[in-house]
Amino acid sequence: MEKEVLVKVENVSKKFTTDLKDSLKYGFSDIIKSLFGKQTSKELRKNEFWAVQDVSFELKRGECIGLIGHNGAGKSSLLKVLNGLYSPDKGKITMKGKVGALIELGAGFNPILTGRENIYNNASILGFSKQEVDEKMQSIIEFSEIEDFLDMPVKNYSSGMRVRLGFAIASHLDPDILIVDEVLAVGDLGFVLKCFKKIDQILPNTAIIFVSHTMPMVARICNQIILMDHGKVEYQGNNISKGIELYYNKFSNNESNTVFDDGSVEIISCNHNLKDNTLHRHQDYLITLQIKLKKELNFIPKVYFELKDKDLRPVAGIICEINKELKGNNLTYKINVKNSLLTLGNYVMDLSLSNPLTKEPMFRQNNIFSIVCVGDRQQWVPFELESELELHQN
Ligand SMILES: Nc1ncnc2c1ncn2[C@@H]1O[C@H](COP(=O)(O)OP(=O)(O)OP(=O)(O)O)[C@@H](O)[C@H]1O
Repeated sequence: MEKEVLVKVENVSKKFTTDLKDSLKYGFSDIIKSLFGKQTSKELRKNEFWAVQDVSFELKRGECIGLIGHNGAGKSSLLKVLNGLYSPDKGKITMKGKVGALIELGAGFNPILTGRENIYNNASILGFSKQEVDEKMQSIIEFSEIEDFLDMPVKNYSSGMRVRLGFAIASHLDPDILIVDEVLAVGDLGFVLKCFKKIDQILPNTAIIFVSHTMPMVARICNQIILMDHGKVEYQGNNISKGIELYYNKFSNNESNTVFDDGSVEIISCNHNLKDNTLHRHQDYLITLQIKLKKELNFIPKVYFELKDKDLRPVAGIICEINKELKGNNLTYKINVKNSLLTLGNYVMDLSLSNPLTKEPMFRQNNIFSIVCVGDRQQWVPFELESELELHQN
């Protein structure tokens, strides 16, 4: 059976003003116009800009859309328009069912009321009776793990406690639509993992709109993605890894920088033989490093290359240690890297040199070159494990 569409966003735009005086002036004139039944200005006036521009998508029950983009891209503004905190300047939003939202830290809470009173408050806004809330109260309290503070005013809560309570309320009131902003990042790891488990549980019956800067989280739960930049949609689709890749590419920084140098070596060159910096699965490649010794040494420096993924997490290392007598000041290392089995994506290589006898560092340069791993398949497995397969057929 075709699942029902719960969220329909059609060409939605929202503008803001950079200047407070203009903002007040435009706000006042818009109110007057609407009082007289006149259309408010749909075009940009002086000092106005589109924070969200022409965004459209549909979300069915059981689907999760991820909104990603750099700071100021317009994600939170779009969420606030969806949640009704702002009215759109253009476009139309149709939402079906109860909306649970965790948008801004503390938004949706009355700070002078206690946590318990806020639970009743929020639930009644969503149309729950006192009896229904009483039935859910215990599971909300247990999930939030803040029972001891429940009768304290929310204004005295830490940011983590607010998120705990906010998520517990939003997710336990059987929302048809759940809107979650980056606020989850404030919770500790244990709580974040618990939230994801809860999201997994409610997702089959809910449409989720999720904003995050943490791409593994987006990859884990979203089946649609929108990459925003300056209010505009740069990518939209079901290919989550493509959206994430485009997001990472925006931040790829090709500048290499020396982070340590004891003055004993000079890097003349460090190159690889990959065409267009592109590595194919199983491909071998050659790294050539030329150095000049600036001081008298009695050893051949040990070279270490470290490959890091787009989150700058080390994924592999190449150790090059040669136990030979040092002759001359110009050294060329030729390193043949064999059968590279990396997942698709962008990588950077860091280089470090050290004294193999004392292990003391001599030189370190981050991002000496970058490579991109490509392939036909959507996603390569990081390692293929050896296995035996038996197939029985009748
Ligand atoms: N109330 C407001 N008045 C004026 N400008 C605003 C207002 N709210 C947001 N903006 C501006 O709108 C743009 C989009 O902001 P928004 O908070 O939606 O970005 P974001 O993608 O959520 O960023 P972040 O990742 O930092 O949360 C920014 O330039 C921001 O300064």
